[in-house]
Amino acid sequence: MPLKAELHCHIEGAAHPDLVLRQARKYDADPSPFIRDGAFVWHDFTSFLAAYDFSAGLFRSEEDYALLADHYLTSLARDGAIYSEIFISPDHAAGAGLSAKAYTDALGEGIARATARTGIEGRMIVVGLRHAGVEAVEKAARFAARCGNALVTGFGMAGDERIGDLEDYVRAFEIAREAGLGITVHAGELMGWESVAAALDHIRPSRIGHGVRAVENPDLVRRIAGNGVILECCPGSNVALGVFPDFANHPFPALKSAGCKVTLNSDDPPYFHTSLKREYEVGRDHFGMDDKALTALTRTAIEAAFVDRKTKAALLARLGR
Ligand SMILES: Nc1ncnc2[nH]cnc12
Ligand SMILES: [Zn+2]
Repeated sequence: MPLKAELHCHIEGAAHPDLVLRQARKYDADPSPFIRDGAFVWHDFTSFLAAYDFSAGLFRSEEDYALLADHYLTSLARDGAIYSEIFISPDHAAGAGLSAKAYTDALGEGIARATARTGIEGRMIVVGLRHAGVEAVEKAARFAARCGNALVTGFGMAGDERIGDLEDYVRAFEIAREAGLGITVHAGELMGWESVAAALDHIRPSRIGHGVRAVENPDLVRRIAGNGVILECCPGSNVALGVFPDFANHPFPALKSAGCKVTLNSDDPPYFHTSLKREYEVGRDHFGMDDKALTALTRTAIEAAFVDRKTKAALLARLGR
């Protein structure tokens, strides 16, 4: 089994339905509109976000969040992952009545527990929600810049890509960049290649969340291959959300053979009936990758990780040559 690393997973989106049902009992909430027969219920991006927000709202205490991060990283480690970056969303914490600082430190505590038990390394990327507006995203960036948690090493933006102009969010990313945080932004998932080009032009990230619809423009694909920007690809998510009809039509192999640096990620695993392990299986079964090629993907992910040089070297050493 190849060793794995993950750069793109939303921690609230990683909560398994069983855990969410447990939280619903704890807080006396009715989960039936959003979870049926042990699975999340949604039919498009908007209803996916509704189910996601409902579930996120059931994590309210510091212990809830510590448990969530510990559960997820422990499950990753069991599947052969040695490194995990999780997206964390202070806006969701605020909705549940917890301060950004308490939320972040609790997730960090969960990561530390998983690390102590399994050896997996974990870091956090604070995200602002695009559909929450420019002010909210800048507030998230200011928090990321000064939160003082050593496991927060990046800043990004998630949420509904169909809303707002990327140019308006530049200041948020500058705040984060100035604080020394790694930069990633969701683009080219719900919207086409123009969105990826706008991200490169205005945000200048080292990584793009998804980015896969760059494939619609060969010049842009050449640009991405040339500048070495990493694509955080999430094929299972894309197929579940109907961005591409099936794996046979997913552009991962085309982007990879065009020289783009690609990685495999689970995004919101139980919503999309996936896991990091399953994404690597998709790489093997649908994209023709053997163990050596999959380990090379892991190497790309670790090289692109928002982690200090020493930890990165130690992780790369575990992959061998
Ligand atoms: N796939 C996705 N795209 C954008 N924002 C998200 N937040 C959680 N999952 C997301
Ligand atoms: Zn995502």
